[in-house]
Order: sequence, then C-alpha cells, then structure tokens
Amino acid sequence: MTRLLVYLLEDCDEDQYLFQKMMTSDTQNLFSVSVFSELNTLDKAVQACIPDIVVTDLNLIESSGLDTLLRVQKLAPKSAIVVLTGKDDEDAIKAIQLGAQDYLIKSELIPSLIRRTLLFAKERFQMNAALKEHSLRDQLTTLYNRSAFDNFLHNKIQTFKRYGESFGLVFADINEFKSINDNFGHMAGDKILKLVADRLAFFNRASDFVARVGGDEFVMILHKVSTANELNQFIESKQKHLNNSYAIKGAKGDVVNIDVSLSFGGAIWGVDDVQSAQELYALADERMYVKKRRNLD
Ligand SMILES: Nc1nc2c(ncn2[C@@H]2O[C@H](COP(=O)(O)OP(=O)(O)OP(=O)(O)O)[C@@H](O)[C@H]2O)c(=O)[nH]1
Repeated sequence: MTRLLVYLLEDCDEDQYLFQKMMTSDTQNLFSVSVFSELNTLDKAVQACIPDIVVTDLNLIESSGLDTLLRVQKLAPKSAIVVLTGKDDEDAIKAIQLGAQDYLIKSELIPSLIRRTLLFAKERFQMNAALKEHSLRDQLTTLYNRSAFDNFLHNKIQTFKRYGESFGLVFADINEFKSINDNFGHMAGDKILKLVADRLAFFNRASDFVARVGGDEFVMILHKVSTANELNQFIESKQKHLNNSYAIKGAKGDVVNIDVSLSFGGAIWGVDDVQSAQELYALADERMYVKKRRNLD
C-alpha cells in the first residue's frame, strides 16, 4: 500500500516535534509527513504535490481560528483536513461544521489515535467528494445537471468581473423529441439522449462545460469566446457532428435508425447586452427558439 502523504501546518517547534514523533513511531508506516510553518510554503507544496491529508493548527502567528481553516481549505481543496487544536473547544466543533473531516487534541495525541483519525478523515473526504460529484450529475447522461450549471455560470461571471474574460453560452434543444418517444418508445428516447450527450461532450474542448438542463435541453459554456463569429463557428461544427441519423438497438434487438436534429442558439457574456446569468440564459434560449422555428417551418 502506498503511504499517504500528510502535510502538517504548525508553527510551534515543540508541537511539530511531538506530532512527527508520534507519526514515526507508527509501526504500520502508513504516512509520509512533511511539516510547514507558514501558509505560503504549504501552498507551494500543495501546488507541487497534492497531499491526501492536511493537518493544521488553527492558531498560527499569521492567522488565527477558523480563518486558518478557511485559508487551508482554499489552498488544498482536494485534501482531507484535520484540525489540530489545544483543547476540545467550540472552534474544533465549528471546524467540523465548516467542512474539516476531524480534529485532534494536542494533549491527547497517541499514535493509534492519529492513525485512525487520519485514515477515517481520508475515507470521509473521499465519500463526501463522491456524493457531491454525484449530486452535480444528470443520472441518465452523466453530464452535469442544472444545479452544477448554475454554479459554473455564476463562477464564470465572477471570473469575468475579476479578469474580464468573456465566454459564450450555447443552448441546444432536440427538435421534436416528443415524436421520437412517441414513435420509438421512451427507452429509445433515453438512448438518443445519451448519444446526443456523448457527442456534445466529445466534440468539445476539455475545458468547456456541458450540462443537461431539461428533458431534451443542453447548455455549453465556452471559455474565451468573444466574437459572434467564433460562437457561430462552434455552433456550425456542433450541427455538423450532431444532426445525423443515430443507430440504436430496438426493443426486438433489431437496429433502428432515427434521424435527430438539434437547434442551437448562443450568447456571449461581455459582448451581448445582458446583466445577469438569467438574462444571458434567456437570450441564448430565445435565439435557439428563433432557429428552431426556422428549422421546423
Ligand atoms: N425518453 C425520455 N424523454 C424525456 C425525458 N425527459 C423529458 N422527456 C420528454 O421530452 C419531450 C420534450 O417535449 P417538448 O418539450 O414538447 O419538445 P419537442 O418535442 O422536442 O418539441 P420542440 O422543442 O418544439 O422541437 C417530452 O415528451 C418529455 O416527456 C427523458 O429523460 N427521457
């Protein structure tokens, strides 16, 4: 079993020594520990190699109490966090409420307790991360869901406010999807939704974001798009790859070919005259509907 990487953030020499002594006497040799006295050296180490667990004292010279925890969480979002505290006080409980996986009391440290606490903290962190990821996914297609999209869009708008990075939002809706369900059955409809989702995700840059936001409705957020021309080129290439005949297995094991087409509409944050996420979404949706009416007329 590979050893778990543990970073200890502690600026008191005695406490550093005590913790390391406990860890090295751990007979199972489960952990590899590196010690840091300051947040910025911890930050550099995390960027170089993400630890499984960060054990942090809350009261450092440069930061105190729960503020330390929030800063550690920000710089090590992919690591379990265990708080090292002087006493079993309110801060330790609040740390758990704020998302730390567990806490250790300095005066009660013994190797077996540390071992158990760190191993459980890692398991708990991984389970929570899996649950969180699951809650952001659409179960049928495994694309992101509406709630993940709302968060992502919110963050993109915040990034624009800080760095001025415009981005595109593209709305896509399958044409007359109801008739696919009606003619070929709901299961066939599900298969088409999955195939469309796969193609939408496959023909994207890895950095772009794709979500299913309704029955047959999808959205994509495209990084660093700033002109209508770029947006249109993207939509044209999507149309080319998606508007097609899809072969699926029918109820009797036969192959059924189903013609599928989608209508697309897009808008650009930072270029189009919109002031909120809702307005951007509504504009892309409206443009998609204009195209849909034209396609279906
Ligand atoms: N198979 C399947 N059908 C779904 C799912 N979710 C929603 N639907 C169906 O998708 C259909 C969407 O119908 P409409 O909103 O009328 O859209 P449409 O038929 O594509 O019509 P236009 O948008 O005008 O082209 C409805 O019949 C829903 O029952 C799903 O998860 N699986």
